[in-house]
Amino acid sequence: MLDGLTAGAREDAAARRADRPLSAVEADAAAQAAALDAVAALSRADHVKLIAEVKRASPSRGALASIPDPAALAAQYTAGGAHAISVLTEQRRFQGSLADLEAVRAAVDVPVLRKDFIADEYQIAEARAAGADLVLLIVAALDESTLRRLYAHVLDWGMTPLVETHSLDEARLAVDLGAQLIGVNARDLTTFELDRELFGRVAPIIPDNAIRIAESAVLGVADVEHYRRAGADVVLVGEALVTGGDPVATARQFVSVS
Ligand SMILES: O=P(O)(O)OC[C@@H](O)[C@@H](O)c1c[nH]c2ccccc12
Repeated sequence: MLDGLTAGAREDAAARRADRPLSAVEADAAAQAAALDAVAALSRADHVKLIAEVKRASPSRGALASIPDPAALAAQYTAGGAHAISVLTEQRRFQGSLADLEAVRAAVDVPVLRKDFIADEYQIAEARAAGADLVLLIVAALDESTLRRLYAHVLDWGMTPLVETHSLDEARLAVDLGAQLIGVNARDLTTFELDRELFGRVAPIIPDNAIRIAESAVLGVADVEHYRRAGADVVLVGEALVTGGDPVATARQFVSVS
């Protein structure tokens, strides 16, 4: 499944590239204001920090929410205290787009993450051109040399890579890369199974100079507390924010966990 998602995202990027060459996207990227400092925004604090996700659908959960106005939703997230916004830009299974990312960028003043299946430099330039500050790199989706190359490329654009892992070995590789933002996704992107305990097993090998991010499977404040006890500096939450009641109140509840 992960290979299929990555291949699909690459095909879609190749189709966009046929319309708009890399040089044009790079020119747009170079004209952007400098990327925001995501490491500072997400640095360890006496309470949990929140990356709130704009997420319409997923392959494992199907349709979640229509989200006609992603910018308005992101503004609600920040009103509730979110420290960064994640925007799913994958079209086929998550119903996202780069237009969503651009709209969110214009609406908030916190760092914005391009959440997609990134496998080449074109997608990274697109992220910067749309105003992203952070780019997700999924260790399981990339061979090591590609991961290293793309990691350096994200930094070259002044953005911060969020390196997503799903095992101890993947986390060791993220540490070896020098990643400052290391995510542990409770969801296995190959089988879609959830393991809320994985974060607690992986977090201890992430050094204190990196930020530990628990991704997925937060349904309520008890799950945020669970991840916090296991050492999470940051939680990345989608479904609970788009399907729950008031996103402002839900975000506020999550960031009040200490
Ligand atoms: O909706 P949830 O369970 O709160 O999960 C959010 C986020 O962690 C999830 O969307 C995610 C984590 N890693 C990914 C990689 C690709 C697509 C999606 C994801």
